[in-house]
Amino acid sequence: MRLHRNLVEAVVQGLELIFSKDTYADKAIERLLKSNKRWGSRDRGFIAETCYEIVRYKRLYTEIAGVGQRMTNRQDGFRIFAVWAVLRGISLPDWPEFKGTPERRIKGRFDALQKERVYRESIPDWLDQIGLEGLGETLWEAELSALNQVAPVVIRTNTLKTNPKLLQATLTEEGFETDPIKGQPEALVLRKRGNLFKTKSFSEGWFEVQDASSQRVAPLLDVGAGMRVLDCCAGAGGKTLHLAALMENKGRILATDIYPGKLNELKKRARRAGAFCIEARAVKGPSDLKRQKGKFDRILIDAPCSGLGVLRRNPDTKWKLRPDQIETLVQTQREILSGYSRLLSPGGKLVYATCSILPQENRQQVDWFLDTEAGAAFKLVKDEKIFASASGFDGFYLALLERK
Ligand SMILES: C[S@@+](CC[C@H](N)C(=O)[O-])C[C@H]1O[C@@H](n2cnc3c(N)ncnc32)[C@H](O)[C@@H]1O
Repeated sequence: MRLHRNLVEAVVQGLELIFSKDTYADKAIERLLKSNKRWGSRDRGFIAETCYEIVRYKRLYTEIAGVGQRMTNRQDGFRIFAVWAVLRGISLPDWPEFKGTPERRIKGRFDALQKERVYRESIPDWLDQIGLEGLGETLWEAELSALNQVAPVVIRTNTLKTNPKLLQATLTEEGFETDPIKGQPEALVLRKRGNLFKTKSFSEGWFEVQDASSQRVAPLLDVGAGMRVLDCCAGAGGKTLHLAALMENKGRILATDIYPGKLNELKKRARRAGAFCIEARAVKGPSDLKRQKGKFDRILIDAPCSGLGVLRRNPDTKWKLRPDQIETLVQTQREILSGYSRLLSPGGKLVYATCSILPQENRQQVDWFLDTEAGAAFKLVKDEKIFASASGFDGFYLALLERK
């Protein structure tokens, strides 16, 4: 592989944005890619994938490069890049920035650091401790390794507009080969990454990009046409749209969130998907809906969480998350569970879901809730922990509760 200066410069600029300016990796890469319209899809792929790979292994690469984890100058960026290239067996060009790169030392340090999990898998000490305590060594190591892989691209067929067979055939015509996923009839996984958003199938609303684990949440709620459903952490609506399709657009879904901006995105997606049974409303909390107490047949709580199950998509979570934020999230999840569960009708069903793998955000929250005054009216029907190491998809937790 020959390295092109403008692409390497772009990666270094991306690392500066992410590591020193605290820009989210996806935003930094989006900004970079917009800055040069002449880059083709291969160039764009190189920039995005290299930045993500370096973010994933930031602790390992910065340690080998002998630079601080907060990059302080452009030369640090080139040093980190050089480590990435040497470890991949890519020859470094004869540029001043790479002069004196200690290739043998880099390989030696890499081998030595493989013995230490916090470097091998690149994870902060405090987070490693939490994972170890929550999952035990064998599972935690397997998860860390699985979460450092590149995530497959999975789409969900929008059954309001098409069916999986027709979508698969149309995408093939549009240049995208896909495979079905066993046990998940609406899901298709892409054989090779590419820009799906440019396809006619996408602009016509035939599919949404949604990981296979995430696609398991809405079906668990067991919705039916004509029901009244509350999706109280709806965000940009990935699961709301799935619920609307399962309800065949019949009934009513109230999609709420505390951030109106996310709901605006939901409205756009709902229009494209032809999902008309959704009302999106920004609320401050469950008290804004107190007049609808006991009126919902189904409630989905897709709770805000640490996102540790989706590190493959957002590897910078490892570096942005702080210990006190996990404590705050646990508190918020409890408030959401206690507050919104009161709005469910007797005999109704509630799903609590997170894209975390930590017990304190998952089963321990359900157990806590069942012990509270609000939770005494509920029983746990079933729950499931989905691990990336076992499923090949995102880490998730799902619990189905029923109001007695
Ligand atoms: C996991 S995300 C939701 C993802 C979304 N359901 C989807 O499928 O695309 C959690 C959401 O909870 C929202 N949130 C955060 N704090 C909240 C709170 N106190 N009450 C309700 N929603 C909250 C966030 O804005 C975020 O959109």
